[in-house]
Amino acid sequence: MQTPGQTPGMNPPEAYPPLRIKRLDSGLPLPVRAHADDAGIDLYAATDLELAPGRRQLVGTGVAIALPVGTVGLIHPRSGLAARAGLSIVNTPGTIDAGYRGEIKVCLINHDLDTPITIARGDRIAQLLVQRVELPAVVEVDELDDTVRGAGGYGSSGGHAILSDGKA
Ligand SMILES: O=c1ccn([C@H]2C[C@H](O)[C@@H](COP(=O)(O)OP(=O)(O)OP(=O)(O)O)O2)c(=O)[nH]1
Ligand SMILES: [Mg+2]
Repeated sequence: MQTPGQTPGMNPPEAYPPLRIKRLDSGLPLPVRAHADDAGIDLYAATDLELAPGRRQLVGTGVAIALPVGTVGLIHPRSGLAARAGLSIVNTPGTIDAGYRGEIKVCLINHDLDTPITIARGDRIAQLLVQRVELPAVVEVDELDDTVRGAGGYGSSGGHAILSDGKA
């Protein structure tokens, strides 16, 4: 079935259980996707705040959720605010555990070097993605299987930029 705001021909699987959201602040709207087929559900700031350049602040969103076990909520920045103002999230993406029932909070940071960012209560400051996640038991072993990569990492395959001091 086509829902309003959904791209024609892009029908989401019917199998997903609905995400249960509890509003802790009835003065804010229920968070929704801007378009029905968006990955992210936009989250609102519950308070006004001003972030000086380089400063960070934990901001409430006025909602709590009950994620199904085997899923994780990921709190991502919004790209428009990132590009226009330098707004991001310190611990991006934030991890919301399935068992967490407290208010979702966002640790915002102003990456702009010069200009403060003013946020008003009700502004959409971040987005919540729900993804499936594996929950394997942790087992200690003495040996790991061999691979071509082995312990190589951190640029071992090349192709990275040369730093201005000439170091690779
Ligand atoms: O951006 C975030 C990240 C986390 N949380 C909440 C939900 C999450 O389930 C809980 C714990 O997050 P995390 O495991 O990342 O933090 P921690 O420092 O390991 O705390 P804890 O010891 O409570 O797990 O905090 C948020 O509200 N927003
Ligand atoms: Mg933790």
